[in-house]
Amino acid sequence: MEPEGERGGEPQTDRRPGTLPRGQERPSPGEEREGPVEGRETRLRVVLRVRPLTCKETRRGDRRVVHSLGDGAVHVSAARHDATFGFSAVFDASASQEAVFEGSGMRQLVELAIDGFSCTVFAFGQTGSGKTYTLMGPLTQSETQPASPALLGLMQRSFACLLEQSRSRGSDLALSASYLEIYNEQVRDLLSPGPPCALPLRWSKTRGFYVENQLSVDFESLEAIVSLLLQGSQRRRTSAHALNRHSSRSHALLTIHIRSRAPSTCPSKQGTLCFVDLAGSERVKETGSSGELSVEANSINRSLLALGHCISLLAKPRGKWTHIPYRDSKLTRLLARSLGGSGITLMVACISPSSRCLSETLSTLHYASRAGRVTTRPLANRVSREKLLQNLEEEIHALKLENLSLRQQLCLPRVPVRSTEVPGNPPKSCLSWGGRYGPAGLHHLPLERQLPSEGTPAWPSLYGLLRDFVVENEHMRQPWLSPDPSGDIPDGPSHRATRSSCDSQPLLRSAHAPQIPPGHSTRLRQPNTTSASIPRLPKLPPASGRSSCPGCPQCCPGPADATVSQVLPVPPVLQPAPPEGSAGVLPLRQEDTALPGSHQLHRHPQPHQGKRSQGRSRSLSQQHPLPRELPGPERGPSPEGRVIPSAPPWPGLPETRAAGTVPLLQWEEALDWLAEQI
Ligand SMILES: Nc1ncnc2c1ncn2[C@@H]1O[C@H](COP(=O)(O)OP(=O)(O)OP(=O)(O)O)[C@@H](O)[C@H]1O
Repeated sequence: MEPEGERGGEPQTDRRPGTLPRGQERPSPGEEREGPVEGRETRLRVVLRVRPLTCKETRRGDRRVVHSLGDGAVHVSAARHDATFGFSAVFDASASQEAVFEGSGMRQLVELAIDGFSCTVFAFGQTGSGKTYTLMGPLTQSETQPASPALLGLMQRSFACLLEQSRSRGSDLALSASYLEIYNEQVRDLLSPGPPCALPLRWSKTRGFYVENQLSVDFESLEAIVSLLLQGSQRRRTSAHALNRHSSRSHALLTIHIRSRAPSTCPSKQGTLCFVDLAGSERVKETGSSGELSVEANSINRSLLALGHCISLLAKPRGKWTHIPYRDSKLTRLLARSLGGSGITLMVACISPSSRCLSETLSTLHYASRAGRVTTRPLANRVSREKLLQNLEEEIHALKLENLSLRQQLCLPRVPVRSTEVPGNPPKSCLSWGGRYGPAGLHHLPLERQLPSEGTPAWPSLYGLLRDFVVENEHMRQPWLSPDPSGDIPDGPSHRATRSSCDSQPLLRSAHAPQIPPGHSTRLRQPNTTSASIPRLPKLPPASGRSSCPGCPQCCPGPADATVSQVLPVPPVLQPAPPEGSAGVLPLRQEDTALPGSHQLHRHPQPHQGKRSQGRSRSLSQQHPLPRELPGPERGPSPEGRVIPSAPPWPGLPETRAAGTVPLLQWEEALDWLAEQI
């Protein structure tokens, strides 16, 4: 079934069915064909999907009260209600999933995301109206069988389109995904293993609202991203009620981050494609919800009300509103950019044709009509070479601090400064540890000088370094995670970055082996040593008397959105340094400690897998105490008073520390860095 038109319109009540709404300021068909223009006010595109009557509704003898009129118009007729609405496209009960994908403008949205725009598609409507079906289709046919390809939803089709576009344009794209849900006003990561944990939602001038400590997973194939979708969706909160046996009890947001990684592409484009599956509005009386279900329903309805309120205000001409209450709910905060900012948004309104759902259907149609008047000013996200460098520098700096801190806590040696080291010519150990520019080499040469002239591929080295830090730090934080005997970095979706500190699972184990589909290339690090054989990292001291987790209700009751000042680190009291020549908490046998992931990273250069959000950088400093100078002879500052980045392959056998060979972080510098972060 093809889309029925390219129009949109306010409801025209008591109009003759068959005529289109008129007199509305909305994009002309030509304007829609042309698509959004950067910097120019662009309306949200709203399409309508009417699902078929369910077996239950048919058995009950429900009447169809929604009729498609063609040309993007839909007519609702019931005893006391008679109204026509217009949208960019209307898909009736016979429309296939493919027709919805092709007719909704989804393909164009994917292309815009590749071009660096922040694109969002969100499905909304009453509970049981087909939102999840439209976005994902049925995820499985049965326990063992995947869903039929014809039923795949907008998400899977977009993933395929994205990968196809990436290949056909010959563009080298780095792709990663994050997936979260808002459940009872708590933001939770759906890709993090372990029990759900609330993540803090923060705001910054440059980024707007963002979720801190969110896990982001790199992927390169359709199987990998579909597998992530499946994993996340299985974690999402669902329950059964009278109107839907698998009702989503949370709003879910899956975001694909698209970054062009061609070294010559500067400024680099960084687009996003976000799929929002809103929980359905519901009348508790009709769904029969009670207890926990009714608490969830209240929370869902409240956040949808806040969204509706924002949309109503935004639908007024610019200048007629001064303040949009995005802060009223987590949902509106996260959608702020898509609704009123610089993003490009497609809304899919889902309704049931049943006479029993009439009032909810009318409410959705009014809501959707209003949304059609909301405008944004799309702006592509282009990151200049300088900005990219600065971001990398900040991240690497934060990781170095964490690395130092972790090494101190584990009484591991740091890299000695050798007189033979020449700037820009890192020693062999560093080459093998950190790729072309090992950390020690990096330290000696200012970051910007390590970038070759434009057009030559320096980025992979920097990203490789960043990735190496992430991996080593993760291992030190999760020392019971044992290495992959092969020493390889998993080459499937690599779980990167931003994690809540209360997530006790190792980063690399979070690749969820059993759920990776057959044929997928992910390899996992299997534990092959016992926790006793590897030193356990002492629990990190709480920041300001709080748990190191900034928002988890399990470890820190209180508002999740703690202000930055509440979670700033307090310098810890470090364990005393081990006596000279001793191994501290070690000794360890060489085979216990070999962590090939460190020293063989260069065999699998995956330059972009180390990218982490700014939130992570800051959180690192929040979660891990800054190192402080230790008493003892080795306490002398580094020759240049700078951070000496971390060491040869971790953990290795601890070296005897010779006086003066282990430069330490200057406390003033750490404070400067902190001030910068704040
Ligand atoms: N276009 C469609 N064709 C066939 N079946 C559909 C269609 N849309 C929805 N359904 C079926 O209707 C039921 C409810 O759909 P779905 O779970 O997607 O609703 P929802 O709006 O996401 O509900 P909730 O808000 O409660 O999560 C499912 O059984 C689904 O398979």
